[in-house]
Amino acid sequence: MSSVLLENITKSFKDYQAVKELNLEVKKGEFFTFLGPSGCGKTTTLRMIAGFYYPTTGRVLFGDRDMTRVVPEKRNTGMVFQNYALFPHMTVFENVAFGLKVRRLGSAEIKKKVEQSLKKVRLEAFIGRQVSQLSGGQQQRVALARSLVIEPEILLLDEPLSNLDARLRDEMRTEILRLQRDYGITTIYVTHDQVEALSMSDRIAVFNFGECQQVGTPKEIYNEPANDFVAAFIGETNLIPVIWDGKGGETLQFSWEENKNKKVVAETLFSSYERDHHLSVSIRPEAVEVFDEEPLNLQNVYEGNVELAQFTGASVNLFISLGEKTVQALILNNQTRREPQPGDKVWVRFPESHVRVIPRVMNQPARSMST
Ligand SMILES: Nc1ncnc2c1ncn2[C@@H]1O[C@H](COP(=O)(O)OP(=O)(O)OP(=O)(O)O)[C@@H](O)[C@H]1O
Repeated sequence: MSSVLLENITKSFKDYQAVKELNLEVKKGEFFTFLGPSGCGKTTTLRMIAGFYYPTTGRVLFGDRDMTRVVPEKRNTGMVFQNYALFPHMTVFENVAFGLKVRRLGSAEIKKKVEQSLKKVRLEAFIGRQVSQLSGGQQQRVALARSLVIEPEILLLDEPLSNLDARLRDEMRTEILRLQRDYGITTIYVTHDQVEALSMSDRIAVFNFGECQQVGTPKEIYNEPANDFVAAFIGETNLIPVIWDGKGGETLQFSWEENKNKKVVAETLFSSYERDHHLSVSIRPEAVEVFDEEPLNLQNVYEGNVELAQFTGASVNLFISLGEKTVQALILNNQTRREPQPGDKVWVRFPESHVRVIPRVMNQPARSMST
């Protein structure tokens, strides 16, 4: 088991920079996730950790050992891919035993280790089965057993669940977490699925355009997003472009960019924004309060009209037009009260303590699109 340190890593393919000056530390035993949209550099970064790519600049360290230019076979990492990458013409036993044979272990030891690892993934009954006769979920379990049987220092998982249906994905998430805790193995998990990232990880790094936008626990990333990209990528949010009114204190006041008469007040830690800094406020749908009558003596209250009410079982998703902007509010399904209906006039409130003021990086070509 090792920590992984990426020191100022850059990876260029000809004149395209896929990963830009990345600094990250994955702690020993941690379940760490690289999350981001397609093409943002997650897999390239994982491949530099596995040794399939060497960085253009920067260093990769496992503990205090410099692994930057060590070949993959000498890194002692286990890797699981989206498409399983199993040998279809071989049996489950032969697939799992493969890495041990390469390491020239004796046949009795190989048998013992393969049986143990198949037991861990609950596939001991399938040991003699041809891999091509297994379901997708079972194949992914074989892939996991194959990568764990060599007792790697670091487990690397590249979108391992994306070929499975929703129910199996849920089951395998729990399975992977159980194995990771059992082995206590440092694990790096690549996904573009935010639910997977939030529910499995100790910490998450959010990537966009080859850059790491934020590193934090799932709660930190959700509750304190570093910018509008992170806020929008992780869960649902309402983003309103604003301008700081220049007044400080315990709360800060901002004007809506699209209608300067509309104000929003935030209890925020930030107090020294430059006047010309592009900002947005972010408020999560579950934090938006909805009233049938205008609440008095409260701030951040806006009149609106319900455009759409989506019933989802446990909750109702309301889309409410405030004129310049349609906001989303999530209210719990309350069986004793009439819910707002399309066409209803309502008032929404953004509680000051739930309003996040964050830098705007989206739709700013000069900063986020450069390569
Ligand atoms: N071998 C390569 N040669 C040239 N460009 C590459 C190569 N590998 C990756 N890229 C480019 O680098 C960028 C990052 O790719 P990468 O596979 O790391 O993204 P990703 O975040 O893992 O996306 P996905 O979720 O789609 O796999 C992409 O624009 C991709 O086209």
